[in-house]
Formats: sequence, C-alpha cells, structure tokens
Amino acid sequence: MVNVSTTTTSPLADAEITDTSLRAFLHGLPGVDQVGAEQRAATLASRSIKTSAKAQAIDLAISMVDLTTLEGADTPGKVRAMCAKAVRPDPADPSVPKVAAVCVYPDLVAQAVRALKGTGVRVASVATAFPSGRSSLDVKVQDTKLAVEAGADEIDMVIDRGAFLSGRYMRVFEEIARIKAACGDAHLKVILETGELVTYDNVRRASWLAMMAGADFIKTSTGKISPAATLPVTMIMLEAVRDFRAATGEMVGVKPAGGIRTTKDAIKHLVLVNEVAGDDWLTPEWYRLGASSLLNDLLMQRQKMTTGRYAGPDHFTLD
Ligand SMILES: O=C[C@H](O)COP(=O)(O)O
Repeated sequence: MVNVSTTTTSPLADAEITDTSLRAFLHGLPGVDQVGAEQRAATLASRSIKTSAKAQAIDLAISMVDLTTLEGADTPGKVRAMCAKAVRPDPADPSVPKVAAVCVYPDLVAQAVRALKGTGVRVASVATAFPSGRSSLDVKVQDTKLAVEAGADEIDMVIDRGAFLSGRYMRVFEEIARIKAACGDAHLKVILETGELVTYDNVRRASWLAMMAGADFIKTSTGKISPAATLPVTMIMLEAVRDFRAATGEMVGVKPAGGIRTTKDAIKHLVLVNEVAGDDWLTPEWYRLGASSLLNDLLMQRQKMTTGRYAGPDHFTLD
C-alpha cells in the first residue's frame, strides 16, 4: 500500500490507490483502435471552416499560445523581447489579442515575471529536470519550488517515462502528486512526452494517470522529441479529458506542444477540440498551444485577412 494523498477527484477515489488497483484501472481502459483513431483525426483535420469563422479562430488561437523559448542559449534579453511580443504581438495593431502565457526555463522566470507584471499574460516554467526528467524526486521538487518562488503561475513538468514504460505506474503517480503539492497555487501541466510512449494505449493510460494524480493540464510533448503534438495523439488526450469529466465532474485542460507552426495546424487543433471534447474547452483557460514559432504565422494570416495582403515575415519581430 502506498501512502499518497491527492486532492483531485479520481475514479478510484473511494478505494485507496495501490499499485494493483492503479494498474488494473489503467489496463482496464478501452484499447485504442489505431487505424480508427488515425482516420478520425485525419477526417476532422480535413474539415474547412468559413472565412468569417477563420478570423475568429485566428484570434482564439493567438489567445491560446504559450509562447515558448526553451533553448540552452536563452538570455534575459531574449525573454524580455518575447514578453513584449506576448503582450502586444503586433505593435502596429492593438486589436491583436495577447497570448496566454510565456514558457521559459526556471532560471528565467523572475525575468519574465518582471516583464509581464500587471499584463494578464501568465508565466509558465518547465521543471522537474526538463526535458528528460532524469533526476531524483527531491531535485525535481526543488526545481519546481524554485520556479514557483520566482513567481511562475504554471509549472510544466515531465513524467518519468522510464518508470511508466517499465510499468511502475505508482511511482509516476506519486511523483506527479508530490510536484502538484510543491506547486501550491500554481497550475500544473503534466507533459507525457507522447513521442516516447510507443502506443496510443499508453497515451490514454498516461493521460488518465496524470489526471488522477492531480494534473490541471495534460500536455503532449517537450518539443525536444519527434513526433510531438500529432493530431491522433491530441485527439486521444481530448477524449481522455472529456471522459474524465464525465466520470468525475472535474475539468482538465489540454496543451499540445511541439511542431505546431502554421495557422492551418492551429485551426485543425481548434476543430479537433470542438468535435472531440466540446466547446467548453475552446478557451485559453482549458486549451493551450505550446509553440515557439506559430505566433508569426498567425499574425501574417490575420493581417492577410484584415488588409488583403501578406506582410513579409520580417514585418514581425522574431518568435
Ligand atoms: O512547449 C513547447 C515546445 O517546446 C515548442 O515546440 P516548437 O519549438 O516545436 O514549437
């Protein structure tokens, strides 16, 4: 019996969560029909939307962006410039909405907090030995606490894929629950790194595991591993949050991240959200697009819709 206290509602809330009950629950989830899932995602992705809806969709997508820089070469100056862009994506057009959040490494959180104070743009920080997650739990907790103390509103943690893939689900559960506790009031996004989970069944299991352990959001990827936020994987995660709400009454957000670069990609995601989870998720509170270079394409397409012509990519500052 493992002593874990979790504050979230879970389908196993009445039974004490044990290695055995957790494994039985996760392996009792319906298997994913791989061919069916890929076909359905492709069909939904091929839907077109009306031009009038496209303008709205672009603004919604902008408002959902977690504008991200996660490079070893990141500097305070780069983060300040990114924060300015997050608040006012197109300096020439004040009608462009601000993005949801900026996402940086923990040592740059204080910088971002200063730059975004009072703007309503949130500060997200990766933590827990991102992107590999290969460190002790104590170090991961400390990493999380430092980011929260520096002012992060949101923590993007990675799960221990080695533990998950070797069937040590309870270890993954406990780790998420410990990090959730270390977050305090900060929201916790749990990165599954779906590109390393091998099967869609594992994506479904990891989604439920993360939600049961206290995730406020489930996130596809770190952006460091390919494939990242594919449509079938995102669809399976959207099904999981939909079914989790039906089972528990609790809503959990979804954040696809990695490889989302074009307006077309973003709109496919919005269609998927609407069709699979429902329009309750169509807000920045419940859906985010983690991306380092999507914003400029959204701005270019928006300008094309407003003025009838494209501005060159050099019209906008670098993502
Ligand atoms: O969380 C966000 C990802 O790191 C961004 O990935 P990307 O550079 O492929 O957009």
